[in-house]
Order: sequence, then C-alpha cells, then structure tokens
Amino acid sequence: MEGRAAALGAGTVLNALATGTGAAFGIDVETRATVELDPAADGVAGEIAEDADADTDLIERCVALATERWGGGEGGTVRTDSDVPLAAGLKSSSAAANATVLATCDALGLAVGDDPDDPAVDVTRLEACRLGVRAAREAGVTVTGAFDDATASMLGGVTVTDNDADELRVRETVDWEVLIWTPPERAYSADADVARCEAVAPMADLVADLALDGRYGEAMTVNGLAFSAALGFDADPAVEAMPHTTAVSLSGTGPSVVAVADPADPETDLDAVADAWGDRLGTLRRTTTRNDGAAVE
Ligand SMILES: Nc1ncnc2c1ncn2[C@@H]1O[C@H](COP(=O)(O)OP(=O)(O)O)[C@@H](O)[C@H]1O
Ligand SMILES: O=C(O)C1=C[C@@H](OP(=O)(O)O)[C@@H](O)[C@H](O)C1
Repeated sequence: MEGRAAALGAGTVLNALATGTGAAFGIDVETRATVELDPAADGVAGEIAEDADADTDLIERCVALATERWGGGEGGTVRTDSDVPLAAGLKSSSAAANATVLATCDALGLAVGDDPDDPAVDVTRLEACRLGVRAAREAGVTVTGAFDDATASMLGGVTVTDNDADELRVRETVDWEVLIWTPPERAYSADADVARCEAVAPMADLVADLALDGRYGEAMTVNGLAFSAALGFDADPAVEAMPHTTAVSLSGTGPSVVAVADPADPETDLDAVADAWGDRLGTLRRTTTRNDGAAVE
C-alpha cells in the first residue's frame, strides 16, 4: 500500500498572527510525500530527505490521523523530499502536511477531489487540508493553525481564511511572476513574537479589507511593512523592490521576502529587483504562482 502526492509552497498576503484572518497564494515550489502503509506496523516512522535532524512529528501525525479517519489505523513509513526550504516563511509545514495526507489517501486507495456531492470522491481536498492543520496544531508547529497557508498550498491560487474557525472566505486564481529572497537564517513560526504581531492588528484589519476587496497586491505590500516592523525584519528589501513590482512582502514570520509582478503590467521588472537584491546573503529564486494546488501523483 504505497501512495504519493505533491503540495505547493506559498507566499503571504496577510499574516494571520495579528487577528486570525490570513491570506496566502500558491507558488510553483513543491514538497512531495511517499507513504507506505503496513497494517502490522507499530506506529509511523518519518524521514525528511533534506534534513535528517528535522522534526518528523508533523508528517507522522498526518499519516496517523488520516489512517484513523479514513482507514483502519494502519502504521507505516512516510518520506518527504522538498524544494520548499524549511522554516523560511514559504509554508514548508503546510506543504509537507498536505502532501502527506494526500499520499496517505492514495495509499488507502481513496479518490481525492473537490466536490463533496460527487459520489466518486471519497475525500475532498478541503477535508484533507483541515486534517493536516489539525496535525500541525497537535505537533505545535503553528500559532493559529495556518489554515491560510494550508489552503493556498492545497488549492492553489490566493485564499483568504478565518484561521480561528478554519473557514475559507475567498479563493481566487492569480497569475504573477514571483521572485523570492531567502536569507540563510531560519524562523520557526512557533517561536514568533505573537504579542508584537497583535500590536499591528489595526494594520492587519486594513490588509484584510484590501484582500477581501480583491486588492491583493496592495494588501500584500502593506502586510510586509507592518509585519517586518512587528517582527524586527529590515524593510529595505521591500522598499528597493516596490518601484518594480505589483507587490512585495515579508512572507509569513520570515525571513524570506517575496516580490510579485503582474506580467500584464509593463512597469514591473523582477530582473531589476534581482539586481537590487543580488548582493544579499542567501538565495534568490524565480518562480510563478500556481492555481492547481496539491495532487496525488
Ligand atoms: N519537508 C518537510 N517534511 C516534514 N516536515 C516538515 C517539512 N518541512 C517542514 N516541516 C515541519 O514544519 C516545521 C517548520 O514549520 P514552520 O516553522 O511553520 O515553517 P514554514 O514557515 O516553512 O511552514 C518543521 O519543524 C517540521 O516539523
Ligand atoms: O503559524 C501560524 O499560525 C502562521 C504562521 C505564519 O506563516 P509561516 O509559517 O510561513 O511563518 C503566518 O503567515 C500565517 O498566517 C499563520
């Protein structure tokens, strides 16, 4: 009983740590999971290809919760390999959880889809996403549950969510070119200074209003300024990028900064941003948004 799936990394439009309302968008950077189920196995053993010392609790819980819910409580193994850097603000935890839950469904021989009324669909992607969020809460890798990041990773496009209720408020497609700067340091969401984020709640409310109005670019840029200040990140990379982009923001609790460009806007120029960011330590990555989301492979 082997199953495989892949899920997306994502960038932030609105960090949910201030108010519980968040927004994010899927990008073309993937995490893949392979799950091998064995009814005789005692528990689940996880492995992360890029980092033998990283914490595998999240993906082990994802398999265990999924087999409890949709299978017969099988144990087994789970292995992820990922292009999403761990704890860099690009939603590695959401991508790993989503890929693992879908791979477990695949190993159980279940059909995954989006229409809950379709008799051919055993598990919807939104149900799978909520199970991954539950596992993330239990593993202690999240503050709010990060349903915003989880839905962007699972469904693709841009999503706006209420993370207190795990409710999807908006999902829309978005087509942007993307440039990401990831500094060498890491920032685990669970260690973020929540009180400092709550202090900028009036700005987060403004960002939510812009996002709910479909003004995702302006929302994202305001988010970046507010949360860079709250979390103590330098806003210079965002200021350098602003003249050449549709939007730019610190992603999640950092440290990555994500710049996006609407290809239909001749004023945007991500090459100019790459030049401006070129001397900074860390890595630069060019990609695009994705609107298809996670899938069984
Ligand atoms: N590829 C992966 N495979 C398994 N677990 C992962 C993977 N990437 C991240 N995680 C889990 O997510 C945690 C990091 O979560 P978090 O700090 O929220 O980072 P991010 O902002 O990238 O989601 C890790 O400690 C690990 O438990
Ligand atoms: O743990 C959480 O509840 C969250 C973590 C942040 O993302 P990162 O995990 O990318 O830092 C933030 O953007 C998100 O809205 C909520």
